[in-house]
Amino acid sequence: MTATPAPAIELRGISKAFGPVQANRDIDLVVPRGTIHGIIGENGAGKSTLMSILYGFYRPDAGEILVGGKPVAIADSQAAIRAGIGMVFQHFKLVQNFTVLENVVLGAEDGRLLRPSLSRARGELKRLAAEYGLQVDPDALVEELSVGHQQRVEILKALYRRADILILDEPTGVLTPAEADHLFRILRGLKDEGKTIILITHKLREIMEITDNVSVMRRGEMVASVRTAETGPAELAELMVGRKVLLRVDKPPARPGAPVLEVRGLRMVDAEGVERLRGIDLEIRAGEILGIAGVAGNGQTQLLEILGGFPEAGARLQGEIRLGGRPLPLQGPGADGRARRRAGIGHVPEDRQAEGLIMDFTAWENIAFGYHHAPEFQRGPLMDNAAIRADAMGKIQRFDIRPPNPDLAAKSFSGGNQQKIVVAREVERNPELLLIGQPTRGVDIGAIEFIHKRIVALRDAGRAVLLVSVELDEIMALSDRILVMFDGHIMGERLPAEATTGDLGCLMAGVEPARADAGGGAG
Ligand SMILES: Nc1ncnc2c1ncn2[C@@H]1O[C@H](COP(=O)(O)OP(=O)(O)OP(=O)(O)O)[C@@H](O)[C@H]1O
Repeated sequence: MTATPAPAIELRGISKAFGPVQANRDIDLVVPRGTIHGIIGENGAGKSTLMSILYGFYRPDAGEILVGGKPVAIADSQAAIRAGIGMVFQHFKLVQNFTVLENVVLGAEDGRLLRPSLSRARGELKRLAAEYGLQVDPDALVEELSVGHQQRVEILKALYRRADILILDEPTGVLTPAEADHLFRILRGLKDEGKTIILITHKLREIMEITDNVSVMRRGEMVASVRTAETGPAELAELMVGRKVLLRVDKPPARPGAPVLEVRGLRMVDAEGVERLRGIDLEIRAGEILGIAGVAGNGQTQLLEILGGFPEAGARLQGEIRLGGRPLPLQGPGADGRARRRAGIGHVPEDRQAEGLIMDFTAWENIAFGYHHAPEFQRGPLMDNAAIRADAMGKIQRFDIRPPNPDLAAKSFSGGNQQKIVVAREVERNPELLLIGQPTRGVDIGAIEFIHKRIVALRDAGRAVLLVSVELDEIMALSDRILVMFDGHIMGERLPAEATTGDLGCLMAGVEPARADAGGGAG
């Protein structure tokens, strides 16, 4: 009998609690060498905690870690690096005003690498970049790089530290579809070179496309590990959530009514003098979801922020906004977030941590945030905290926010549950117009189904919804009409039934699709 090679990683009986929350319970995991291993699970299932243990951020309360068959103690991230484990973070940990080369070398001077001269480091960086298709200019400043390129720098950093095992936590959340394809080519190349990759993602499409094996976590436990070729999205979704999940949105046809939002000739020049919006015209009717597709950074963020009442400081605006036929001020008094909410605009901002939540405040405070002056939350001249808490508890239950503890600080919730806090707050106010940016970023499949249903229900109750998302699937599934934004203007409009990803992809890249491709009916 030939001995099978030791797995790259083996976890035995790992447990970790945060106070009363058992984030990981008796976890076993085997990751064979030279494979891509997916880890999936609902929000708060314990994926990030498990990876943080592997990378030495947290010490487990119990359990054992074996790397290449040998037990190791991973007390900190230096120890993880010595064991050959590298981590590519969701929020990159690069120094923005350093060059690529400086970032890669920074902090790598542990005993093994002995302060290489920069020229040697440059050579090594070039070799790695060429070998793995990770082209980046070593002398570019990180702040000048696109998100996709910054991610390459993170990967290079890990490879430079001789990582054999790479952990990626939701790496495609911030990437365009083309960047995500490129990343997957890189990951396949790394695997072909014998590297082992652990990929945390909520996207089952990615799991099916690129992994060899997949492990499923639910409520702190490892509930299954299967070969990807022997499973499918429906089965994985069910394993993850513990029930059948609809993987598409069931949506009756829209019955649009009167215009709710009208935007005419909206222009914006930012504080640096760059024109971000170049004359936007759009209209959303009651009972309609208007989806805005586009690669991040083409003006969608600015549009949402202006409509929501907090344009970038120093921005100059022009144009007209009407809500229910009444003009709204663009800037100045009466144009802030609170005034917009009073006018009937709900807003789920794209960046939940920076704009949607106060991370040190409790969940119940965050759920009232922006609406705490509502009459039902007042008792005489005072705020009625008991009423606010009771209201928050209802939202926590209806949105299945976990753990269901309104007194925890927002920062103690997992990313997906933070998102549910913001969505619950805005959707349940039943606004005339809901502005919603990247509603399901970092959110698990069960919660996506739920959030999508709530958005459709809001529409069917006669409300108008402006949806901004970089996820084309989400735009196609939810929108009644689709606008594509490119470079601060509207490149084109499509009905979901006639739109293809190829066609939308062209518009997103600023290219008018060839008329011949339009096919029957479109003439
Ligand atoms: N530093 C912390 N302090 C307190 N509780 C924490 C901390 N980190 C995580 N938790 C809790 O541990 C549980 C597991 O969280 P974890 O971030 O590992 O989940 P996840 O599966 O990565 O979720 P998501 O998909 O939403 O990122 C959650 O209930 C979370 O609230």
